[in-house]
Amino acid sequence: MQQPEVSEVEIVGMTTLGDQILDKSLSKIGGKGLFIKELEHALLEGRADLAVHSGKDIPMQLEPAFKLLGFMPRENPLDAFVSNDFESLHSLPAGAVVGTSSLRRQSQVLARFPHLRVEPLRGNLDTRLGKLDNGQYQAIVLAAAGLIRLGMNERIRGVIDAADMLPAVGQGALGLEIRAGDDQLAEIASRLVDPLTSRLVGSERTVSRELGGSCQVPLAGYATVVDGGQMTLRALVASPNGQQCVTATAMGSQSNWLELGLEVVSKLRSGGAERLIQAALAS
Ligand SMILES: NCc1[nH]cc(CCC(=O)O)c1CC(=O)O
Repeated sequence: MQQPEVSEVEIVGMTTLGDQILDKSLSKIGGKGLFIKELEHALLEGRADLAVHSGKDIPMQLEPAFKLLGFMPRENPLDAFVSNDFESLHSLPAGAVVGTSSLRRQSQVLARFPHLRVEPLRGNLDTRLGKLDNGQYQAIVLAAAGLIRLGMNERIRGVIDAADMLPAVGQGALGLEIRAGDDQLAEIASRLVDPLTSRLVGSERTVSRELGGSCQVPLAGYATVVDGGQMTLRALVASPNGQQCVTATAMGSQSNWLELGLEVVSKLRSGGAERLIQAALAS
């Protein structure tokens, strides 16, 4: 049987509300799907057939009109330490100011390095780097993948080890979304999907889905393949000031990615994650 073919692909560039709101902290604006709504409208109106999103911007539950096909091969999933004067979080002196508006990054910096200060930092990548270069911060933390994709690798002083900072669920992976029921496109676009990345990110997303993760909650989840082809999933829920922190790990076969996600959720719950999440949402 002949496979459906695509002879021409047109890129429809779009800016999302999440990209436009640069002055307020994401954790304050909230709202699920801030970075994907415009692309979903284009899908519904037929202006586009395939939407490509940053994995960490995709809500855990899509509207029934849409289908998440899977994820493309992952770029570096970790966070990057960016600074003009220092090598790493470990070498920052007491009182040094780290810029980030991510509750996940803030809580982990403060948990691991309580002698540091965290100050809000929003804006597009150039604005954020400009504020660092102005001397408003001694260092800032950004997704390594964002810098790499925009050709700014040289700004990465070091990738932050997962032991110091677990990345966001889906960070560094691009997710592919289509209209539900568009079977022919599903078949064509499925060839872009990386099954391994999709299992790893699927496992991470299970944690966020079950616990109601959002930008208002300091939550991290990171799955990797370990020796022998097994996978491991690590996740964390913390208080914004980093003083309380629950972590959990599970390891098993890749085909059990969903079960591993649920195992981590149940461990996080036993450790008091729900209480931390309720507190973060109420503040
Ligand atoms: N929250 C915004 C966002 N969504 C995806 C990325 C970076 C690229 C990626 O993770 O794929 C960023 C910026 C950042 O966190 O520094």
